[in-house]
Amino acid sequence: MSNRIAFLGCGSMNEAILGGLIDGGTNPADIVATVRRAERATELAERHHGITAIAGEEEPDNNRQAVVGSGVVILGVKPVGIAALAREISGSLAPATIVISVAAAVSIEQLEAALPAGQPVIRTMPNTPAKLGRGVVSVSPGTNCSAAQLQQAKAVLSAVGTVVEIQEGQVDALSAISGSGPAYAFYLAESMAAAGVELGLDPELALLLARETVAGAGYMLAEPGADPAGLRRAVTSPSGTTERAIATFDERGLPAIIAAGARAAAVRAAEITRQLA
Ligand SMILES: NC(=O)C1=CN([C@@H]2O[C@H](COP(=O)(O)OP(=O)(O)OC[C@H]3O[C@@H](n4cnc5c(N)ncnc54)[C@H](O)[C@@H]3O)[C@@H](O)[C@H]2O)C=CC1
Ligand SMILES: O=C(O)[C@@H]1CCC=N1
Repeated sequence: MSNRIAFLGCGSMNEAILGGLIDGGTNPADIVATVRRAERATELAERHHGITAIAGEEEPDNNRQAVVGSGVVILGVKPVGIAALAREISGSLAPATIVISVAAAVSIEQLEAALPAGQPVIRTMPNTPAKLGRGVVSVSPGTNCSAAQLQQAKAVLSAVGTVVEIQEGQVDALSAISGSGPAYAFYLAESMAAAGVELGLDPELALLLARETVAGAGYMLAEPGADPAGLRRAVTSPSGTTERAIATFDERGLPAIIAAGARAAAVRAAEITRQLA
């Protein structure tokens, strides 16, 4: 397999994977990224020295160029654009090139229908901490992906975090926890900062406290075998202040609210899949 990796559509998610791969030792010279605008291509090339970034507004065949000679192609545009992008590159793909999609809601069936017959496909659901090598990436192989090709893709993706293999039927549920999940953690930090301001703290100080606390707690969770409930108990003194805060969260139904949000995310994914069919 060629070492070259093409990132087609290099926005938030694909850039996070690209950055994580380079930090993990991938040679930037083996990476090609495509975007729409020239300004964004320049930004990417400056931020990730040694990669090739090609803008569609300058080279309309950028996606086809990027695919030629690439062993792995990662589709990173919005779900609505995935099928058109897959059709656009179909004539330029080598039969053994592994096509990975990071898109929410685009099924393996929809991907395979838009690609040449027999093309190996893997549907993934990553998350943006991939940028720091701390992502979670699910992999679900398509019908033409051999065990060896799945292994190759896992080896590439393991550089950006924990790889889990799941049945495609579970992707929407996984996405509602780990795909969208970083946004929930950031939302928690935003809410904590706002609460600090309400308690009379200076906004800058409140933001620093919220950021460092959520990040610090994240580091503790990243320890091998960490147990969120146990870590929480270690902060919660009997009859103390944290206990009162957690009791208030429970009384107001915070766990049910989080479950409802995750359910809504999964329902939305299924809705988009139906819209794209
Ligand atoms: N942002 C996230 O945290 C996650 C996103 N995803 C998936 O990743 C995909 C991309 O999402 P984001 O990165 O958030 O979006 P984004 O809008 O940041 O990135 C998309 C990029 O693709 C480019 N683009 C669009 N059409 C193109 C084309 N035909 N050729 C070349 N470049 C093109 C855009 O200019 C943009 O830079 C989506 O399908 C989403 O479901 C999956 C997991 C997490
Ligand atoms: O919000 C979205 O649709 C994408 C998928 C998971 C995270 N971001």
